[in-house]
Amino acid sequence: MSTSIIELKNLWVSYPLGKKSRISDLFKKRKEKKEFWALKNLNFDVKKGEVLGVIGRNGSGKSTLLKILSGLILPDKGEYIVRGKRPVLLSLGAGFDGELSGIENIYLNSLLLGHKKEEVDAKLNDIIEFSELGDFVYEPVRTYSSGMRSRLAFSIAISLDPDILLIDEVLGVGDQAFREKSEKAILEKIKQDKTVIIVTHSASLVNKICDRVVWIHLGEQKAVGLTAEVVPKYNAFMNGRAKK
Ligand SMILES: Nc1ncnc2c1ncn2[C@@H]1O[C@H](COP(=O)(O)OP(=O)(O)OP(=O)(O)O)[C@@H](O)[C@H]1O
Repeated sequence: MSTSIIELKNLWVSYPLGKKSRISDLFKKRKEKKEFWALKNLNFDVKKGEVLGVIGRNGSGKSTLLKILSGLILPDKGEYIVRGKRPVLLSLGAGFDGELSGIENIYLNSLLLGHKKEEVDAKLNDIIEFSELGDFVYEPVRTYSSGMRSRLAFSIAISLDPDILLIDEVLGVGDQAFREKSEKAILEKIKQDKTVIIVTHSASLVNKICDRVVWIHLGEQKAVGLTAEVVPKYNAFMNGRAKK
């Protein structure tokens, strides 16, 4: 577990702000800013076979970090190095087309992730079975509940078997049985020496599966290190805030 498979060096990410709209015209006094820095100067690496947890309050930049790692967005400054295949982002079906059926979205997402049609043909039954969607796979995804969408997204990503799996809170949704099954599937990947980067608000999950943790606060890297070192600091910080 010593080779760095991912490296972030002085990485900064911004979103454009201040888009004009009729509503914003009503609030002209609002100070206009050009950009918002969602991630500021991140520096850490991820080793092959490691499970890295990403923690932080709402809006701290965790999902933005996963978008960078998956190549969905590019950094404004700094470097992001991946050694090997690009990581696959397992988000809540953000890439789904609501008008297409579950099956069509399986193909769409898999092909977008760089997999060949024959590969998807071979995995199709596994994906459908894991998702437990039954005949709903023939229905348009816009008719799915958020839990059903996330089950489909999880099933696609886990079945395509990427070297680096990026997981965004997917275990926080879905019912208890599906959560347990997903957790088991992730543990299985971990056993196979896959690299996993997981964003979660669940301290128990972090303690259970993560080797190391990066704590992001207001876009900055507040701490990175062993789970046993970072999680208590984060908990103390959060408890301190709750008492204020
Ligand atoms: N497309 C966007 N345009 C402008 N600002 C954005 C955009 N996406 C995210 N942000 C802002 O960037 C910051 C970080 O958002 P991000 O979704 O990465 O946080 P997060 O830590 O994943 O939050 P949560 O725990 O609530 O999911 C937030 O302040 C958010 O408002």
